[in-house]
Amino acid sequence: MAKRIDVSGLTAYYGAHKAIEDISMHVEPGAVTAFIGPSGCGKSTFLRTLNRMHEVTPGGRVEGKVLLDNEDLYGPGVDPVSVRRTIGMVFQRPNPFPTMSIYDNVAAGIRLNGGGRRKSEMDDLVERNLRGANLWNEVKDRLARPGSGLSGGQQQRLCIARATAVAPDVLLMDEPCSALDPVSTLAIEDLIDQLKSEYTIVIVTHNMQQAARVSDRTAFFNLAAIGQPGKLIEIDDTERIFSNPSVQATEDYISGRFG
Ligand SMILES: Nc1ncnc2c1ncn2[C@@H]1O[C@H](COP(=O)(O)OP(=O)(O)OP(=O)(O)O)[C@@H](O)[C@H]1O
Repeated sequence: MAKRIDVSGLTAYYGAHKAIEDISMHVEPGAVTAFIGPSGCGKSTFLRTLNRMHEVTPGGRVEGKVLLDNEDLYGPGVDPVSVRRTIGMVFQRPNPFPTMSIYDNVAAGIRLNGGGRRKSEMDDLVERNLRGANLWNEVKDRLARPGSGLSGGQQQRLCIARATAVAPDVLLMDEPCSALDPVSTLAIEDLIDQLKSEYTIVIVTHNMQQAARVSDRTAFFNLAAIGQPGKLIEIDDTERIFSNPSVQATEDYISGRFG
C-alpha cells in the first residue's frame, strides 16, 4: 500500500563532509516524485536516507526525521533491514543476482522474509510480479535460466519485479534508465506509470524530459558552490516546475543554463 513520507530537517554526512543540509519535504503517496539537480547536489544521498541505506556507507550519518505514515524510520528500536524491505530500491545498473535463475531472483526476497510458502503459492507470486513488471511474456519459457542472460532493460524490469515481490510501500529508483537504450527506457517509464497506483515512487533522474514525462511532483536540488552541502530549492507539481517555477535557479537549470 502506498504511503506518505514526511522529511524534516534532514542533514546527511560522509564522515566530516556534510553532503546535504536541512531538507524538509513531503512525498505524496501513490504518485511519482522526481529528484533533479546538478551533479553532486546530493540527490542520491538524500534518496538513500529515505530507506536507511545511507548509513551502510562507512562514515554515513543522518540528522533529522523521516516519517513513513507517521512512523519514525530513525526512531529507537527500528530495524533498518525492515525499513529497507518496506521501502525498496532499484539502482542505476541493473543488478540481478547473477548466478540465480530468473525465477529465484524474484523469489529471493520473499524467501529471505520468512518464505515457508507452498510451491504453487510461490509460482503465483513470481508470475504476478513478473507480469507487474511487464516481463512475464518475455521470460515465461526460461524461468530457470540465469537472470544475467537477459538484456539490460529486461534485467532492470527483473530488478523491479524483485523489488515489488516483497510488497513494499515505497519504491526508490536511482537513475533506473541511465544504463538503458531508449526503447528499454520507455518500457521502464511505462512501468513506472503503472506502478504508481500501488506504490509511492521516487526517482532520481538527470533527464529533464524523463522527469516531465513520468513524475507528478518534482524536487529541484542545488548547491551554493562546490564543497558546499546540497539543499532542496523547491518542490512542486511537475507541470509548475517545468512551466513556471518559483525560483530563478530552477528555471536556469531546467532550461539548460547550468548543470
Ligand atoms: N561514498 C561517498 N563517500 C564520500 N562522499 C560521497 C560519497 N558519495 C557521495 N559523496 C559526496 O556527497 C555529495 C553528494 O553526492 P551524491 O552522489 O548524492 O550527488 P548526486 O546529486 O546524486 O550526484 P550525481 O547526479 O552526480 O549522481 C558529493 O559531494 C559527493 O562527492
